[in-house]
Amino acid sequence: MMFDRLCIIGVGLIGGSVARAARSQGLARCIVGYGREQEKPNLETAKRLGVIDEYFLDIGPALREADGVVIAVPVGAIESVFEQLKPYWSDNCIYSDVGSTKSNVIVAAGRVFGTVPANLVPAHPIAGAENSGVEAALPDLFQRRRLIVTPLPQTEPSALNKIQVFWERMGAQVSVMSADHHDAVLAATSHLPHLLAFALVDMLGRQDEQCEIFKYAAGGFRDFTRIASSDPTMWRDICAANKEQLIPLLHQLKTELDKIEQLLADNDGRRLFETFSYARNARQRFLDQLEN
Ligand SMILES: NC(=O)c1ccc[n+]([C@@H]2O[C@H](COP(=O)([O-])OP(=O)(O)OC[C@H]3O[C@@H](n4cnc5c(N)ncnc54)[C@H](O)[C@@H]3O)[C@@H](O)[C@H]2O)c1
Ligand SMILES: O=C(O)C(=O)C[C@]1(C(=O)O)C=C[C@@H](O)C=C1
Repeated sequence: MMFDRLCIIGVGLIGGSVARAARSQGLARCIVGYGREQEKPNLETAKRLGVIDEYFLDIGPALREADGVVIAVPVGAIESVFEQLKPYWSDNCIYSDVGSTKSNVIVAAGRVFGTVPANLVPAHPIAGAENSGVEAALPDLFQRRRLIVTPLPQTEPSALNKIQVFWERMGAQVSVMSADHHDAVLAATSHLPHLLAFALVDMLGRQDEQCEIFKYAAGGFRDFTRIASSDPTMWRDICAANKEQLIPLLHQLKTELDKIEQLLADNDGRRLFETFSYARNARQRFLDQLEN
């Protein structure tokens, strides 16, 4: 048993999946959830589904005797969660999070605690879905997926090790990198594609209020826009937290789109073909890499 009492703050898709995975792998004796008054129906569901043993709407009782805490709220809410945790912060507990951006979590912890506590291990599972809420939580969500930890020099090695082993037992492959590097990489492969999908559906939806085009949309549209069904709060928070990385990428993308527009205007089929071929081959190399 890795944890005697694990407290999940924000029992949604990811918090719920951590709870389910920890339970199915026997990593925690007791799992409790915390949420605000407005999260009560979701927490009731979590308890009914057996995802958590108990829930609390007050943070103090939720943390009592916890030796592990996983923060799984949208990244814009993490600073306020740190504020709530501060009076109860314990050296006998290890704290971690699952936020999709890491620098802002570290900055928030620094603001609240003065320096980032040694027993806080920032982490991010690169696994998820467009669904949210505890009903969507899965015990095997993290199997064969990556998990990135972004420790600081002061992070306690034993706390870091425990969080790494915790995620490995839930099936994840753990990598260690700096928070800045994490945010640069994820901006390109996760945040930019989400922004693009939201932008495309926003543009098309507003153009065609009768939804005629959506009526005739098939697999291509569905594949490209699946992630535009993701939670708007979560993605507003991610984009705002990582805008320093995202804005330059948006500029690059606009340049690419301008290039393609020009190729079309010039009837330059050869270079259009070259662009598509390069992209197709690059994607194939990415898929091959995933398989190995
Ligand atoms: N969805 C994904 O694909 C994915 C993948 C990896 C990491 N993440 C990260 O995980 C975190 C949670 O995302 P999710 O997909 O599980 O979202 P979710 O909406 O399913 O769950 C978040 C839960 O936190 C609750 N919450 C919000 N503010 C709170 C607060 N101040 N105090 C207590 N509870 C609060 C919400 O009501 C909700 O129940 C986010 O930081 C997100 O960036 C998401
Ligand atoms: O598969 C999806 O639906 C996701 O959005 C998952 C995804 C991603 O971009 O890959 C989204 C955000 C996370 O922080 C990690 C994973």
